Amino acid sequence: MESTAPGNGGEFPGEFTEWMRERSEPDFGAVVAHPFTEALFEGKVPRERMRGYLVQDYQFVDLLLALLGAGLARADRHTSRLRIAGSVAVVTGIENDYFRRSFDELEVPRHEREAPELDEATVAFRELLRDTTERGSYADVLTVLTVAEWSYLEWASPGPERLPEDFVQAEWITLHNGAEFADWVNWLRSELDRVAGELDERERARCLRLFQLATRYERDFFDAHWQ
Ligand SMILES: Cc1ncc(CN)c(N)n1
Repeated sequence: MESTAPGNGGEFPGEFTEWMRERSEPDFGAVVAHPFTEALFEGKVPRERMRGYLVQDYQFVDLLLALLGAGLARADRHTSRLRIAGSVAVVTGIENDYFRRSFDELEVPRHEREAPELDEATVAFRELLRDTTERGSYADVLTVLTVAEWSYLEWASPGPERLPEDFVQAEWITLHNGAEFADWVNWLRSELDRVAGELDERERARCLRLFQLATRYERDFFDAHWQ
């Protein structure tokens, strides 16, 4: 696998995000067409699996929020900060409300909402998020955010013919395939493509490694709730 990015700074030939995605196969494709999300489209994720997945995901989302904070701090322009702040509002607003209603429906007690025992896949992903939040450049932060959001848009966007009746499954799809979420993902990608133009070869190679690792962790996260 080619691991170093072409060019020595200046314009990146083509889309940097597409270039990284191509080099993150077969993991990226495995996330986009995962048996977990296929079952979700049919409303057939067993209640206990959905419950376990959402409990772990809430712990992921917490550090994703911290990563958005790092993006806010490190962005190089005001318009970018405004866009990231819009996503913070979604995660803390409708998304948090979804988790609260789903946890009520699935009878998740308080200690499991706030401090559950973490799966191995959650621990690994949280370490990557924490490390990128503490030490990553703006491009690194955008890279990890892009994997997390783009891979979710991609699995969710075909959408099922009919949404599951169970709101817990139905809204997990609609949270990730609406026009607003697609706009956010498109912005993230174009922002990273823009910022990549200023990176040198070493920095681009580092983004690629992060992209590949985050994609692997997304795959492991779904696998942990399906195998
Ligand atoms: C593991 C994971 N990856 C991505 C997302 C989409 N924000 C999420 N909720 N959970």
